[in-house]
Amino acid sequence: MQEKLKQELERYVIGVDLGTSAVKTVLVNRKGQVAYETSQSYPLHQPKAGYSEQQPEDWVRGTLASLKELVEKAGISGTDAVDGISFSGQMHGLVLTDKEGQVLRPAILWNDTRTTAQCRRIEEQLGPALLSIARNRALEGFTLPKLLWVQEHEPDVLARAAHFMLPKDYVRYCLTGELAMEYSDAAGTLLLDIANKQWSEEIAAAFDLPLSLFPPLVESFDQTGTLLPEIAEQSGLSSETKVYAGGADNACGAIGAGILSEGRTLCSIGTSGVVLSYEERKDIDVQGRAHFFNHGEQDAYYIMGVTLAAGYSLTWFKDTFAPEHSFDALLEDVNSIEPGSRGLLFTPYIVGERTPHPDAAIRGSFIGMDAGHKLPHFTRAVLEGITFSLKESIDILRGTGKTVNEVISIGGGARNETWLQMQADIFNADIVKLESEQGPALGAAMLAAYGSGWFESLQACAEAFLREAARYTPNPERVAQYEGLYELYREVYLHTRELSEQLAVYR
Ligand SMILES: Nc1ncnc2c1ncn2[C@@H]1O[C@H](COP(=O)(O)OP(=O)(O)O)[C@@H](O)[C@H]1O
Ligand SMILES: O=C(CO)[C@@H](O)[C@H](O)COP(=O)(O)O
Repeated sequence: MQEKLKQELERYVIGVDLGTSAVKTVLVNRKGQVAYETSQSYPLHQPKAGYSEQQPEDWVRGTLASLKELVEKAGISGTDAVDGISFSGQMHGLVLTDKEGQVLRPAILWNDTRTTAQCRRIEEQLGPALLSIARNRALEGFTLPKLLWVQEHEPDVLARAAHFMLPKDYVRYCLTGELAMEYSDAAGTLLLDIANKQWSEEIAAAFDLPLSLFPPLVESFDQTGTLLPEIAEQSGLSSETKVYAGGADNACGAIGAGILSEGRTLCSIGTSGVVLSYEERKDIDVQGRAHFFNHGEQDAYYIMGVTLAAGYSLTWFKDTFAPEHSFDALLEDVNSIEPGSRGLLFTPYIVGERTPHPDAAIRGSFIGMDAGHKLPHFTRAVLEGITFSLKESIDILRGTGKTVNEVISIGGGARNETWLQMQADIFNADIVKLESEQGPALGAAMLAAYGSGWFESLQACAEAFLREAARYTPNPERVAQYEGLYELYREVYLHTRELSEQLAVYR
């Protein structure tokens, strides 16, 4: 009996999270425990202001190195201990390949803002069809504006393109030789008919994009091949290892946090910040105020608001003004400061914003600087400003009729207790931290676990894998203080919008 249990536990799935700064891989057993994890970073290129690119080959190299290290660490090389692999990926990035599968230009990423003119063209040409089909506004980060930029600026590249892919789909293609895109990531292209789950011929035709460019659509938990023999050899995995499609990083983050039923809400503070809520109504109309995407669970959706620079604002602040500090040292004193940081407000618009202000030109500010302010006041103001920005997304969710009284918090921002309590006080909701902080990588592993038949549903997998570690409840006095401060915070955008536009020429 003991031996049987041991053998069962020694079956694994692998989750690969293809992030913006690094690829992270996790080996997960049948109890949902992360047995081993590895990570490999790769560079981000900014050849011009507003440009953000990566080399797809770097992702593939990083993924293979990370898998090899994982397999070696776990001592499972040459065995068939892994039942499946799946992927989570940074969304929206454009990869163009020719008919041999060769990459035609560097990938243009989600945080690249060169496409404002193409966004205006999409709005003008599609009018209300954009919101009724693609269910989202035209934002610089999304994939269609990037395709149009290539069409206008590098027509020979587009002419040679056989397919467009999203980041994790390209990596999966290199690992398996099979071309596929799943709904949760396809939703972020502006080319998917979200409710009907098919490529929109109307949108493609409006911009002369041949449908042959578009990969076949699959579900997140569908099998999309097995590892190619040379990949199996390089990674130490078996060539029989099944590969499952995976999902957008936010869909996977949601799966990894158990956001799999109505009323469940997630707050993720990584480089960007995301607030998202499960949605089963495919016809709900959020009027483009937030993103509306297909979930990794079949026929489910989520509504999401994005703060472009959440953790990135804190990282920028630390690197610029306190590079000698670790995050923990920088945040050590903020708890001794009262809400409002003694009259100092920060807006986290340092690379522009998405929700609730789709505005690539806006920039951040500190308002109310006083000679008495010291480093901890500024640090607290940065945390408060990021959290106020995420609260604007919570308000949009509440505006759709959702009750948000409990939020699962993940990402780097969930590592600090003061910040977790601040989220509870600003959102006026319980904040829950889970035992595992793996987020999207764990969500990807869960897709492989469900795809391999370990569980009868993703929900059942979440029940078996996820456990609450801590809960932070709102302090009524602080909730009231933050309500007043939040109203002031919301004014700052209105007063700095034009100034930011005028300052843009000096940037
Ligand atoms: N100890 C910490 N306390 C609070 N925030 C932290 C801490 N360590 C990192 N962070 C924040 O978390 C962010 C990184 O989070 P992570 O979830 O790893 O992001 P990503 O997956 O986007 O790379 C950083 O930008 C930083 O602001
Ligand atoms: O653009 C979006 C969502 O719409 C981003 O959330 C990206 O999907 C990447 O995020 P990180 O996990 O790298 O912060």
